[in-house]
Amino acid sequence: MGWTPLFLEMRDKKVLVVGAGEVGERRAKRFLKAGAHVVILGNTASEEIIDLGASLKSIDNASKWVEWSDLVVIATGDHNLNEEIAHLADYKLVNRADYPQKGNLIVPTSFFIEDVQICVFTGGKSPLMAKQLRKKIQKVIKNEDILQLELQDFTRKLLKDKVKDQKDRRSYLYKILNDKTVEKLLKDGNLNQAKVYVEELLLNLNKEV
Ligand SMILES: C[C@@]1(CC(=O)O)c2cc3[nH]c(cc4nc(cc5[nH]c(cc(n2)[C@H]1CCC(=O)O)[C@@](C)(CC(=O)O)[C@@H]5CCC(=O)O)C(CC(=O)O)=C4CCC(=O)O)c(CCC(=O)O)c3CC(=O)O
Ligand SMILES: NC(=O)C1=CN([C@@H]2O[C@H](COP(=O)(O)OP(=O)(O)OC[C@H]3O[C@@H](n4cnc5c(N)ncnc54)[C@H](O)[C@@H]3O)[C@@H](O)[C@H]2O)C=CC1
Repeated sequence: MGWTPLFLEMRDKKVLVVGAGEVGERRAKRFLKAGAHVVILGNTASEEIIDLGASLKSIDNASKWVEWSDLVVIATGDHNLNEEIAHLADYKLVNRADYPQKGNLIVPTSFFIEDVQICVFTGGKSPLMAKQLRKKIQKVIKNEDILQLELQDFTRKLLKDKVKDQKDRRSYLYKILNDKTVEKLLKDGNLNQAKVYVEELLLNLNKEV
C-alpha cells in the first residue's frame, strides 16, 4: 500500500466530477467549499451544487474537460464509462469512487475543529468504519486542546524572535505543553491569562540567557 496522507491546496484548482450521484455530489461539495472550480459531466447536478458554483457539461466533450482539469473524480454508476474516463485521465490526479485502487487519490472522511483538520482512511477496508471512527475522534477532542493550539501558535511566534536555536525553541514548547498552570488556565478557558503567563516566563528566560 503506497498511500500517504497529504493536504492539497484546492483554491482555484480545476476539478472535473464525472457523475454527480450520491458520491459525486459529496466530492463536488467538498472541493467547492475548498475554493476549487468544479465542472460536472453528466445529465444531472443538484440545485445545491450549481448554487455553490458548479457547472454542468455534456459527457460528449469528456476529453476536452479532462484536459481542462487538474483533478478528476470518476463517480458514475456505469463501469464502462468510468473505465473510459480513467483511460483519458491516466496522466491526472484521479479519484475513483468505484475502484479506489485504480485511482491515485483518496478523499478520506475528515472534519475541522477550528484550524485542526483530522482525516481517517482505513485503506479502503471499511468506509463505514472510517465514518464511525471519525465520530469517536470528534468526541474526544476538547476545547482546551484547541486553546493549547492557539497558545502554542502564540508562543512559537514569540520564541522565533527571542530564541535562536530550534532545539531550544522545541524544548520550551514542550515545557508549555506540560505546564500545570497552563493546563489549569486552559481548562478554565483562560487563553488570555495563559498568554500573559507565557510572556512572563519568556521575560525570565531572557534574563537567564
Ligand atoms: C476508498 C474510498 C473512495 C475514495 O475516496 O477514493 C471509498 C470507497 C467506497 N465506499 C463505498 C461504500 C460506502 N462509503 C460510505 C461512506 C463514505 N465513504 C468514504 C470514503 C471512501 N469510500 C474512500 C476511503 C474509505 C476508507 O477509509 O477506506 C467516506 C469515509 C468519506 C467520503 O466519501 O466523503 C464516507 C463517510 C463520510 C462520513 O464520514 O460521514 C458508506 C457509508 C454510508 O453511505 O453511510 C458506504 C456503504 C458501507 C460500506 O461499504 O462500508 C464503496 C462501495 C462498496 C460496495 O460496492 O459495496 C466504495 C468503493 C469500494 O470500496 O470498492
Ligand atoms: N467512494 C464511495 O464513498 C462510494 C462509492 N460507491 C461507488 O461509486 C459509484 C457511484 O456511487 P453513487 O454515487 O452512490 O451512485 P448513484 O447512483 O447515486 O450515482 C451515479 C451517477 O452516475 C450517473 N450516471 C450513470 N450512468 C451514466 C452514464 N452512462 N453517463 C453519465 N452519467 C451516468 C447517474 O446519473 C448518477 O448521477 C458506484 O460504482 C458505487 O459502487 C458507492 C458508495 C460510496
